[in-house]
Amino acid sequence: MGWEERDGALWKSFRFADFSEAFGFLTRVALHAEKVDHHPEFTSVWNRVDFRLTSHDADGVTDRDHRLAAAIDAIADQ
Ligand SMILES: C[C@H](O)[C@H](O)[C@H]1CNC2=NC(N)=NC(=O)C2=N1
Repeated sequence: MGWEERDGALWKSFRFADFSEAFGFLTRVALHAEKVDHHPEFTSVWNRVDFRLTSHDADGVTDRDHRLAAAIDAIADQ
């Protein structure tokens, strides 16, 4: 896992070999997010992707964020 819960959100950074790897990972995360209708906030800088997961409707962390965090970890491990 390695997700940090603070300020009403789950946070984690991922690093990849290069921008192409990072963007491919983000694309797979985006397809998953559309499927489950729960979407991450993220910033990306070259080979790094930083996520912030929160449920806007609940104004905080819910099971949907924990499930999305687990799914993002699984995609990163593929
Ligand atoms: C209408 C739709 O179900 C909502 O807007 C969904 C879409 N994706 C979402 N993503 C996140 N992270 N939080 C939400 O509350 C949320 N709501």
